[in-house]
Amino acid sequence: MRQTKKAVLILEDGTRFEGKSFGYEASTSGEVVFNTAMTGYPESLTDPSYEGQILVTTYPILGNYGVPPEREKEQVSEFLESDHIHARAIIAQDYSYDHSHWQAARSLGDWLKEQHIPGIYDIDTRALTRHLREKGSMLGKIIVEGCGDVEFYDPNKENLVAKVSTRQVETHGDGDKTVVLVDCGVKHNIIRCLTRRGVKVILVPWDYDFNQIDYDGLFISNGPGNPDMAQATVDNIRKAMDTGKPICGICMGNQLLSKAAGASIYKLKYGHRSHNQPVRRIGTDKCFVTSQNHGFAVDSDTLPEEWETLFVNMNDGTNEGIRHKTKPFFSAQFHPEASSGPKDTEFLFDEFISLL
Ligand SMILES: NC(=O)CC[C@H](N)C(=O)O
Repeated sequence: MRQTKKAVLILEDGTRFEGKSFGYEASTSGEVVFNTAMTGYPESLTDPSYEGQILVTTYPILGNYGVPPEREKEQVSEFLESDHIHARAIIAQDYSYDHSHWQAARSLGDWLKEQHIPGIYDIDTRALTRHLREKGSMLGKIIVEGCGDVEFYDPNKENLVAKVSTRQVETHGDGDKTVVLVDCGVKHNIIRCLTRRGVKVILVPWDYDFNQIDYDGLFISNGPGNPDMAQATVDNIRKAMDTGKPICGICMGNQLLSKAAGASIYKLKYGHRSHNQPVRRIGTDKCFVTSQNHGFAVDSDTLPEEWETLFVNMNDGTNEGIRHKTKPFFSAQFHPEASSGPKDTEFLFDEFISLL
């Protein structure tokens, strides 16, 4: 018999789910969100957009393929999406104590322990997910046996973008064209997707006034929490629009570009977190299967006259991207860089590069 401590998930409405600890033994709290992807826990855990959140994985087995090495290549993580875990904890139905994968460097449990992140299993994640779908995303806390109680914590009240963004300007890759990439919590595959296309990337902090740099195109990254917290980025995007240079954004980037355009954002009931979100490109019959991770959305009805919806979600009709009617500005709410998930929309990077 394996020696595991008991761990209980308590939601803010008082609902309790009892399970067992397999990660770091500590109590923690955050916003409880679910992801229905079948793979991708190393990428999701290191995605800065999960900062402050407790990740529930609905696929019933977790840990079976271990965790890839934390190696870096030219200051960018080779297999992960940042240099550490951002989620506050991970919850699964079952944890596989045996892992097997050619790339695995260690087990998920060992990685969580090293990074001080709790993980719990033996939770009825179907019942938990149904509860979150019916009532909406809510705050929760995980109390591990013998580790004491903690307060509920609402990540959407904090400026998480400021917390995860780089503190200094960094250059990645090389090329004739220069792209300013605003780091609101950038996933490393956005940097890889840009540098692979032969451009020089200048990565800047979320509140950096990049308008003083000589650049060819502007890219706004994904990022955690409430987009209303990143007003400094919105102000800088607004100034950049006056130059008419190409602008592209992903996820938080879509929300911040929309705010700069004058549209408003609202919180979805339980968000989109999966590998199979269907989106249709407006004006075409083309649908794409996309990777997503967001809790907020753009209210398409509030887009000003010069802007239009670029993509729409085929499940719930919500906004999945915008574009300017005459200028080279566009963005996507989903993740064309995937990591993890389908790469069907990676061509959006080519569309952006072709505008430079
Ligand atoms: N992945 C992201 O960039 C997420 C954006 C924002 N934090 C949201 O939840 O909607």
